[in-house]
Amino acid sequence: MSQKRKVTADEHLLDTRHSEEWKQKAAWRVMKIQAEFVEGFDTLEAAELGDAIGVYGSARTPVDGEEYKLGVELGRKLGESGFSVITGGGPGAMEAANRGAADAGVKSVGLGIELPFEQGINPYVDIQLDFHYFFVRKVMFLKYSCGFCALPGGFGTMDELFESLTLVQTQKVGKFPIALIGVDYWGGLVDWLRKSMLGEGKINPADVDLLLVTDDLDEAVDHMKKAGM
Ligand SMILES: CC(C)=CCNc1ncnc2c1ncn2[C@@H]1O[C@H](COP(=O)(O)O)[C@@H](O)[C@H]1O
Repeated sequence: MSQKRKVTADEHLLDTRHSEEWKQKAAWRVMKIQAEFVEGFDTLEAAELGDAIGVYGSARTPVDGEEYKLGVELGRKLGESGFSVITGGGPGAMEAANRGAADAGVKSVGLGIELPFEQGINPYVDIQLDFHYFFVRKVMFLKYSCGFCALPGGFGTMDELFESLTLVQTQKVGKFPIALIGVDYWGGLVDWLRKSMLGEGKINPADVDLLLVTDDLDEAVDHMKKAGM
């Protein structure tokens, strides 16, 4: 990629190379973080999303592929069932889910994140927020969603998935359905969870049952309806 790389707010905060600057500006950075929480809560409360589903998935999913179509269909089916849709607002699977939600005429939310390279929010978002800090953004995802669907994705998707699972497992959030869409893609991971994690006693059988793995979007949407039950 030949785009110019900028230093993001997250990097200023987290990377020790910037620690001198952090010491000088610590108080101001905390204010910035606080402002980001306030803006996030304000905007999303005012949006009155009702029941919303967070959709995760790869930023790299090509627009002309089957996975993108699946994402559009998922967003649309969630919308037709009365759910608002929340994504990271980026390209790929996020764009697909926002597009489906927009097609269904429901609220389509994009929680954008500042990245070292320029990237606009996708055009199918009608409620947009732009975060500097990943951790603030993740709070918004969790607070305003009542369930999650993960389309095939990479590290970012895994991070969001396992954060959600940890919060459910530790009962920080209540009944919170999670569906992994794509048996071929996710099957290997779930096999490993059963064989290694569960097999070696690192999780309980009920923890694996938190996940629905399916190719059937209707089944995934029905699973989302179990939120809060
Ligand atoms: C082409 C490219 C890398 C763009 C990155 N642009 C992004 N824009 C918004 N959210 C993102 C982005 N990358 C990762 N994320 C977050 O991490 C997840 C995707 O990461 P990944 O592609 O699976 O690992 C998304 O659900 C999203 O919440």
